[in-house]
Amino acid sequence: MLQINQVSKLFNPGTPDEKIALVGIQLHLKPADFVTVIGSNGAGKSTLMNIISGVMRPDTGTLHIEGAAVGSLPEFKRSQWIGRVFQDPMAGTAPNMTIEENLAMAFYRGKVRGFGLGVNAAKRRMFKEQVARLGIGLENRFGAKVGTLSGGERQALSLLMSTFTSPKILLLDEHTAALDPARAELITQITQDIVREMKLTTLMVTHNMEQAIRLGNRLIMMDKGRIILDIDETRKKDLTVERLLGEFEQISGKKLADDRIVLG
Ligand SMILES: Nc1ncnc2c1ncn2[C@@H]1O[C@H](COP(=O)(O)OP(=O)(O)OP(=O)(O)O)[C@@H](O)[C@H]1O
Repeated sequence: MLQINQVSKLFNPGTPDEKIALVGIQLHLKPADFVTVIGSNGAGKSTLMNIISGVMRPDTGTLHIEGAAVGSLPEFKRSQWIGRVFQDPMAGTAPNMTIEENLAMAFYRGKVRGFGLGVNAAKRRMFKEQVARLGIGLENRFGAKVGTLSGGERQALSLLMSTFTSPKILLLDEHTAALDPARAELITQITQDIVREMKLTTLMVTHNMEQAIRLGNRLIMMDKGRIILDIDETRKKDLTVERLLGEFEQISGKKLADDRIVLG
């Protein structure tokens, strides 16, 4: 489904500010793989997400989605294949537009439109059914401006919107990190349901070790621009936070340094 071959990225090459972000990344995801990504500060997690979504170009290496080379396509051309939810609840939605308008915008993304973001009765019913599945009552607030929603409600909506185009890849970029524990758990639950129901191929960056272990069928750990651990479904079942930290220390020769780490 997603094939990343020998992707490297260096920032500010040849200057005192030179930063190695990614080194020869090899990552192949099968359809419906749900991979959690953890790593120390500056390990290259965000850069990897940015390169997959097309925000950044790699210096070397190739990217294929379902066999098609997408590495040279700009972000807007990849957007119908890639759904992304960011850490910042403000990032994925338009605050001055209503819930319905936001949904219409997401629904028509990448599609040829006739006359604007028209929503007929059938579309409205479909949108409401989708929003009702989130289980947080947003279907009763369709006319409300999104800027009036809580952070958790906005993340739930962003998540739903990111899947409207039936993306081939879903990128979750610490999407629960800015929420309080109860809302983070709700969004985690909704994420699991959506990913399972839509069989989405998913990459989720998280600083929450327990979450990284509990969710998905595969876990990768990054350090200094490399994937240093790749744990499959069978090994993941027996994984604990202590064991994972131990493995990290053994491979990297240091303790995991992450300002925002949550052990669970
Ligand atoms: N636009 C940029 N310009 C220069 N250096 C950058 C840029 N973006 C990232 N870097 C550097 O590249 C390296 C990888 O950064 P990246 O943000 O991908 O790490 P990360 O794993 O997401 O880190 P964190 O968990 O701390 O957010 C770091 O050393 C970072 O300082």
